[in-house]
Amino acid sequence: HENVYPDVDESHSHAYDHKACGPEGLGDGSLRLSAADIFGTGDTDALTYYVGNNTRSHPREDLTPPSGHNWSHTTSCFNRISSNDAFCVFTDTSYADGHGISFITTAQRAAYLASLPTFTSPSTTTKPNPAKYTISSIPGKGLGLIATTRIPRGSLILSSHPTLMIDYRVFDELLRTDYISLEAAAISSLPQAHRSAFFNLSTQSKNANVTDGLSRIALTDTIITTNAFDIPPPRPSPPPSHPYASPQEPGDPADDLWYTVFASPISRLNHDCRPNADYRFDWNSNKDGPGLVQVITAVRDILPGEEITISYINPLKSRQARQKHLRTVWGFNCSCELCSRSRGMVEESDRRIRLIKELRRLLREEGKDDGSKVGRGEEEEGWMTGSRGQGDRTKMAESLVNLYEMEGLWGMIFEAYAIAAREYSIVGEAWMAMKWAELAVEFGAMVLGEGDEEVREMKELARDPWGHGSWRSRKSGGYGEEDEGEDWIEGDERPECFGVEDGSDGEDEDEEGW
Ligand SMILES: C[S@@+](CC[C@H](N)C(=O)[O-])C[C@H]1O[C@@H](n2cnc3c(N)ncnc32)[C@H](O)[C@@H]1O
Repeated sequence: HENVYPDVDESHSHAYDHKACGPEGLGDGSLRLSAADIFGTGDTDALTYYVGNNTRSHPREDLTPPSGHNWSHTTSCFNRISSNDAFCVFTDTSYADGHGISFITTAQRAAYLASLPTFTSPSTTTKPNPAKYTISSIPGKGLGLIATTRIPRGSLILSSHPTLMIDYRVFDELLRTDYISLEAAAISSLPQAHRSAFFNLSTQSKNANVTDGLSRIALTDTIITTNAFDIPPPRPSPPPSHPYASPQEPGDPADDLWYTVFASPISRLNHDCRPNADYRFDWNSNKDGPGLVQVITAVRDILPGEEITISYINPLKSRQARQKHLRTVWGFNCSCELCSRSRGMVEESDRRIRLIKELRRLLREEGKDDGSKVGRGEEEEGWMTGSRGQGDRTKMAESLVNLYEMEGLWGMIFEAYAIAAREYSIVGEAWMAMKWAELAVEFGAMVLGEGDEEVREMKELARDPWGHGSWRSRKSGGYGEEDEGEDWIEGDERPECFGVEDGSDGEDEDEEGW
């Protein structure tokens, strides 16, 4: 579908063509779209709906978007009648060497974003991606990415700047008509090449396979919903004094999510229930990019000619649940390799998924190793935990690792390795804890980034299990509890050094150990 939606003829666009809006600006080079501009699009349906239903949000012409950054374009803001959080568009057309970027958020968060190094140190752009893929037509899927070279596990496939980032609160706070108008204004403010790339993206969502006759606003919204990613807020959270984490911000963590769309090959990645690649959003600069970029990494070796895929959904669902979700939310029937297997194979896979969920639950519940919480359904799966002790928990953790491996859940296996590492640390088996922690670091860095808190914790565990908070922690307590002697499980002592100090050849220890 690369060229199904040809470049939009800008000559027909008045309201969204910022050059036509007149010098109603914020300062040098800044133009501001008013509410009238936003609705002056010929989209009478939207306007009628807006006027007739506007009990929830309203435009705020009076608001002055923030100083501190020279945004090329801003719009009028909208906010909920009952709230003071006004959402506006903030566009910087010169961002990333003229690539441009738009945000829909509050003035406070826009100021935070503009303070990130990717804005303040303009030399930082994404690294040029070596051509590891080509964009081709894939039967039944539209366009997709095909590997042109062998891509080893863990390597960067591509990284991209977002086109548009929408503060998730917008969807709760504003009337739909208002936020889709802001979306259209945000895209219209981008540099023309970028705008054209956006309008070339897929519209094959459940809402619209037919785009003829869609207004610019509706087309923009369809493209966004077909191609957007959810991304979590920056981790670890900034200190509370920072405007982004100010006490006025809502407490629900879901409110901190962002909805992000990329007019780049990233938006051409198709879904697979057992994908060979995964994505993460790097807020901060690192070896893979300048920060504020989406990074796609291979989670297993990819061979030339293979399609590069990601999962659009939580893969820990049965085939029936996955297919239903993809059909209702994304509008396509999934025919990936896993979904297309024989009935027996699918049942085996579904059973493994149930076991994974159950093991995760049991292993995450610290100290609940007496089986008292295990219900009938789980017992039927064979996890009779009545007499389970700490030793069984390490076996359960290893079973969890095996199940992830059998299922090919390479983008999620980090958590199984981390669980196994902690369980072995809890019982004081240093070498096993280190082995699993090292794997957790390798796989965690791919999907979460090296700076992630849990990846750093695993690095510490791999380096010094004896110093980790979980080391020999009591079976009924949490990590980091004091050693009180008798409830400890026997395990390795912290070595003074890794050689034999007493001059013996170490045979005794070896014999004991084996
Ligand atoms: C983000 S786009 C992916 C790129 C898209 N194929 C294109 O041509 O630009 C998402 C859309 O691609 C299609 N798609 C993605 N994965 C698919 C799959 N496994 N099977 C069928 N269609 C798929 C669906 O139409 C979906 O709404």
